[in-house]
Formats: sequence, structure tokens, C-alpha cells
Amino acid sequence: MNNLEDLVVKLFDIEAFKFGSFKLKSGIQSPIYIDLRVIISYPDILRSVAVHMNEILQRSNVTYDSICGVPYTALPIASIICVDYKKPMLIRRKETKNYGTKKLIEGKFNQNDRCLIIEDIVTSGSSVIETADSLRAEGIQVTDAIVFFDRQQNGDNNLKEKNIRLLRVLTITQVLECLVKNKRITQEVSNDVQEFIRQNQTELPALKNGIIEMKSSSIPIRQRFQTIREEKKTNLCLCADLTSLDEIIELSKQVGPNICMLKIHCDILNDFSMEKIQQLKNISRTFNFLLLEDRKFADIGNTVQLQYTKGLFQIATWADLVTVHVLPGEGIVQALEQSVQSIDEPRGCLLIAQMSSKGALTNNEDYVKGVIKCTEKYSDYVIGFISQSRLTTDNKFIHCTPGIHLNNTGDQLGQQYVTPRQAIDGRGADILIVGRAITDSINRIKTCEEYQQEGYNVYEQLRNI
Ligand SMILES: O=c1ccn([C@@H]2O[C@H](COP(=O)(O)O)[C@@H](O)[C@H]2O)c(=O)[nH]1
Repeated sequence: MNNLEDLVVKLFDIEAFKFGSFKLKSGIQSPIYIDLRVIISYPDILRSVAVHMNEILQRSNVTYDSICGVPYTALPIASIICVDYKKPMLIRRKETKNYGTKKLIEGKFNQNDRCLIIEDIVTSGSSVIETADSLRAEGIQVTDAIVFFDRQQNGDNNLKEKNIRLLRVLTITQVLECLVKNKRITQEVSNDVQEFIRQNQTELPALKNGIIEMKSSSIPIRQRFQTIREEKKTNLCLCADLTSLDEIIELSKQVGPNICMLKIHCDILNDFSMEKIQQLKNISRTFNFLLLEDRKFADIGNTVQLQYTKGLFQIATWADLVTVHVLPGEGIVQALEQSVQSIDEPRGCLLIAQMSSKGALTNNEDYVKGVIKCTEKYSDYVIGFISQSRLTTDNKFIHCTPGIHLNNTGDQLGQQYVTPRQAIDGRGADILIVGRAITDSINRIKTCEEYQQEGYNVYEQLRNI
């Protein structure tokens, strides 16, 4: 079946293309239904699909080190191309395992390898983008994807927005022309389908299950936290006070499923680079957790604007959240909020109301009252507090509590600890910020799971009372 026209007719005959009236998952009534899953029952057709895809690859001179098929239909196609044309294959898991290595990408690869994504059909491009995000989170470059069939519903532009070039074997227009020519459908049916496609163009959609939200970038941070807590069953913020960003990246891939937030101090990192921080950002999108830079801004407005947006760290470009002292007055919050007006993702901050360290001067009633007032006044940008107690009955403000340990009561330098139960039940914490209790433990992944479970159990018990 070397001829593409023969292949299209065959696909129609095995009911990979159906015409009529079909209710799609979205509830929309469609005049066409395409299901390429059937090809696995027809080895000649399956191979022919793979051969035609490979021809396009040869013609387009795309270079790549490996191939990753989007589960599931594209997997056998990717396998054939990999075996026939001697290319290594990668597989992206749909979910990470809860045991063993917790790897999201299976197969051998090196940092900066280029991987080509293979998909059977593209509509919006969301599955390709989900796969690309997972590969990129591992430091693999993705610049090209190939699909057998493009429904021409704006998938190519959506992918372009994510810096992915789309190669395709067939478009819906070509398929309709071929089927009319071969008298499988009438011109009228073809016109109906074309009209449907014209009226149903897609934009990048939010994906299901909280793993990747392409539009997570447009979901307000408070709402993102609520969704993450319910979907991932975690109120744990891992505080990764490590001095190597490479180590944080590795750790975040291992514990990504267990946390709702990752807190870092970028100014303690020996190996900070914008490239690496972008990798961490991609991981936070893949595993759906928020990224908090614990910068503790505390200067006049003009200076904090520069600290937030310029210099080595350019914090505003990657941190979903930052921490801020209101010591200099509310101008600090105005200044920070103003600096992120032009950033097209939501940004927010947590005001430091009470600190966990012994003798903290913040923990004075008038000071805390001032912080609460400022939080209420700038509630679009200020999503809540760093605190040691519940400061307001307004549940829209998120209370994040550091100084958590199951086994210690403090360190030698003034840090004071309470247990997860004391923090949530006794002090009204929404998020537990846990650092050395996890990073100093022998088995960080296991300890992280323990804190996740303990924190979420206490939260659920209280919710159900
Ligand atoms: O009041 C505060 C405010 C911030 N922190 C930060 O949280 C972590 C705690 O680390 P542990 O290892 O769990 O002690 C750390 O990054 C602090 O800078 C805090 O402890 N108390």
C-alpha cells in the first residue's frame, strides 16, 4: 500500500473514518469520527501508516536522537519506525509509578538529546504538548512532532506556540477529497465536515487530572492550590534548601507527585542558570505544583522591583510566588504587583506575618494586624501568609506554616518546630512547609510521602468534623 490514496480508502473501509452524527467527549455533535486505533488489527495498514510517516521525516530532514510515541495508538507506529529505521525509542508513562524509580520517561537518554514525538491524530495538540512537557522536564529537547492525520483544528498553531513544528502525512481536506474522488462519500458530506472543522477551531485547552494544565498558566494561583490539594491529596510544601539546582531538579522529579508547592532560596544555589530554573519550572508544570521563591523581599519599592525582575535570577519570570516582609510599608507590595503586570502568567506573594524562629520581632500584635490589613487591601496579588497561626476567618487567604518536624523541637540556631498535626489542627495551617525533616532524611522520597500523608490526613479529619 505505497500509494497514500489507497491507504485512505482502506482506512475508510476498515471504519477508521466514519461519517454521520457522533457525540464527542466534549458534548459537541460531529459529522465525522476518526478512530485510528483499529489499525492495530490490520498489520499491512499499520506498517503502511508507519512507512508514510517515515517518508515525511526523510523529506523534512528533521534530526533527532530518539522517538517518543504518544500513548496509546501512536505507540505501535513509533515501535515500527524505531525498529525499521534503527532509532531508539522512549516511552512516556501516563502516570508516574508509586513504587520503584517513579520515572515518567522510560528508555535511555542524555541531557539535551533531541526527541521526535509521534502521534496518530492531532486536534488541539494537547497530547503532544503534554508529552513534550514531560520530555522537556527531563532535559530532553523537543522541536518537532509528526502526526499521521491532522484534523486542521488549529493544532499546528497551538504547537507552534510551544515551539514545536508539526509535520503531517494527511490533512482532513486531503482525506475528504480522496474519499469523494473514490465515491466513498458525497460532496455534500465533505462540505458538512469542512464547515464543522471551520467552526470548531481549538485553543490550547487545560488538560485533565491535574498533571499538566497548559492553561494552568492562566489559572489564578489560589484556585490552582485548591485544585492541586484536592486532586493530588497534598498540602505539603517541600522546602529544598539545597545548594545545587541540579540536585533540586532531580529531587523535584522524585517527589513531584507528593507536593503542592516547592520552596527554594535561589541565592544559595551554586549552579543557578536560567536554563536550569526553566527546567524546574517545566517539572512544576508536569507534576502540577507551585514554585515559591522564598526571597523575603524587604526594601523600598524601587529596589524590590529591580530585585524581582532583574539581575542573575529574574525571579518574576519563573516564580509563581514570592515571600515579602511588609516592614517597609505597603509600597513594597504595590511595587512587586506592578512589576508583574506584563507577565502573562498569574503571579502572587505571601506576606510574612509571623516567623517560626525564637524571639522573632514579627510576632507582635500590631505588626501582624498591619500585615493582615495589607493582605486584605492587595488581595489580588497577596494570596496569603507565612504564619504560625490562623490570622483571618476569610478562607481565601492561604496560611503557610514553616517550622515543621515530626521528631525535633528545634535546631541550634533558633528554629522552632511543631508537628504537622499541631500546625494544622492547633494553628490552622493550610500548607505545611517542611525542609530538613525531609532533605536530611536517609530516604527523602519515603519521608516526603510520610509528611504528605500525615498532613493530608489531619486536614481531611478536620474537614469532616
Ligand atoms: O518563619 C519562617 C519563615 C521561613 N522559614 C523558611 O522555611 C524553611 C524551614 O526549613 P526547616 O529545614 O524545615 O527548618 C527555611 O527555608 C526557612 O528559610 C522558616 O523556617 N520560618
